[in-house]
Amino acid sequence: MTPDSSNLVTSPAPPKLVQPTQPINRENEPPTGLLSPTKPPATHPWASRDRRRERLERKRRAAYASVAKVENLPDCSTLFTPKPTPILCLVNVGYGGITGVTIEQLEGVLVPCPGFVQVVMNHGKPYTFVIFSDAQTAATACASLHEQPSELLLKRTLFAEHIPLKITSFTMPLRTQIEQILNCRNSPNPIVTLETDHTMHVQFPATASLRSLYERLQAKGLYCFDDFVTPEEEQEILGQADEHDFESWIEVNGRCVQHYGHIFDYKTKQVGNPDAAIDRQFPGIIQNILQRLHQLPIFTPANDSPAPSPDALNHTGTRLPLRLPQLNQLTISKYPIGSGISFHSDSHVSFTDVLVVVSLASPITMEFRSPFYAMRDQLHSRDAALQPIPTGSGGGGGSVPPGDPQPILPNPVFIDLAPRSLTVMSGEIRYGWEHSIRARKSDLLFASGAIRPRQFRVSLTVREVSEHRTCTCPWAELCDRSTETTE
Ligand SMILES: O=C(O)CCC(=O)C(=O)O
Ligand SMILES: [Fe+2]
Repeated sequence: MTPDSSNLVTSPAPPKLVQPTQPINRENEPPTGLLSPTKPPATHPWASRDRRRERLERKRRAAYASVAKVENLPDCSTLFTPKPTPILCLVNVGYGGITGVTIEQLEGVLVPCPGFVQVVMNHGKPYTFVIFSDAQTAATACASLHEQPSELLLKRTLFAEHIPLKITSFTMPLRTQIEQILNCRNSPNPIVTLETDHTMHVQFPATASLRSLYERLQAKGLYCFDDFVTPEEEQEILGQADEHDFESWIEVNGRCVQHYGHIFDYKTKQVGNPDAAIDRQFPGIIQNILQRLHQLPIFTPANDSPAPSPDALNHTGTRLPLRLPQLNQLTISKYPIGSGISFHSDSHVSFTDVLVVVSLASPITMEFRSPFYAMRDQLHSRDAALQPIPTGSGGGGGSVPPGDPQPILPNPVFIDLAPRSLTVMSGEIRYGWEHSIRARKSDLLFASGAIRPRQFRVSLTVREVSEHRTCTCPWAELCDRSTETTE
């Protein structure tokens, strides 16, 4: 994929910073003339509006000056362009810190904007990039966000600017920057070529490198099987999900769920008493589909042995075959467009090792991240960048679990789940990584660079309720044996 050269800016645009601010709307002011005072008294509404304007201007100058300072520039004139491009810079939104915000908070503001694709926060920088599907939607969002206070960000006034696609001015290494912006930092081996005229060409990975990524994930316990459900079965389940009594669906952060076998309590974030099964059996069609799990090569052919105690689980890496669990808890989730599920590790104390997810109705990008590994600063070599490093006490206190030799993986990892596919999470992926579906209206496909609008989706999460109610995994930060950190 090549960046859209029509959007490239060849000469630096005049800085918005030093331009006069948007004209004040004078419509409601009285006409000037002999009868109107030349200067309004301090108590006049104009005065308070002018004071607001001055305050805004001060904030604006401070925000732009701080970006210029970290970028070692006299001002922001080379960083921004008045010509719409698909990438916005939120000048005064940085990650963490006292005034920092999280990606999730920011997505809350951006998800309603048509064309919003992704937030790219820059650690240690006061600004954030936001990618839109095209320059037009970015311009519309820019107009609605710029200089407006955001309720979701504690009334902070946002300053938004377009950045040229030929990003040569920000101090972050150019290649790193482009990789982040195109989201390919998380895909295996994108090839970014920098031409002498500073234009970039990004080639997305070949199938071979994708395959190697899946192989590395399998070693950590993630398995995906396409076409596990037939189109007829899919239609039948979707039809039944539609027919169910609406009131029996519980709304959880924008998605709707129904439980079978056991109730999952979203307050305690655990299953209640494991002996207290509810009188709602799995629908017959779902029972039939789950029968086919026996045929998957990852499971022992027929294994009636009881669940191993958590201590006996092979948490680091997964040794096949897996024990096929007695799946007795089903959650059916309906995801309206734009909804998702935040990062979580399914309750360690409530459920046993193997989690099963069936995807229906539309594809989705699922994200996996591990707090135990951080990306190295991608200054020199891509290979070096993919070496996980312990985050140490600052990053959640984690350390690379013992027995994990060289778990080279991007972090986070984006996995596309096809409709009618089956996903199995076990071992390290289940206990030592978190997964999420971002609440947004489209996904950026790293393999092709295409933007795929979201559609209504249904999933079946099937798990075995643990009798042990305890866990001794080495990933204490993600484990709810003492704290509740799960969804
Ligand atoms: O909807 C999905 O695909 C995943 C749901 C999930 O992670 C969960 O129910 O714990
Ligand atoms: Fe989950």
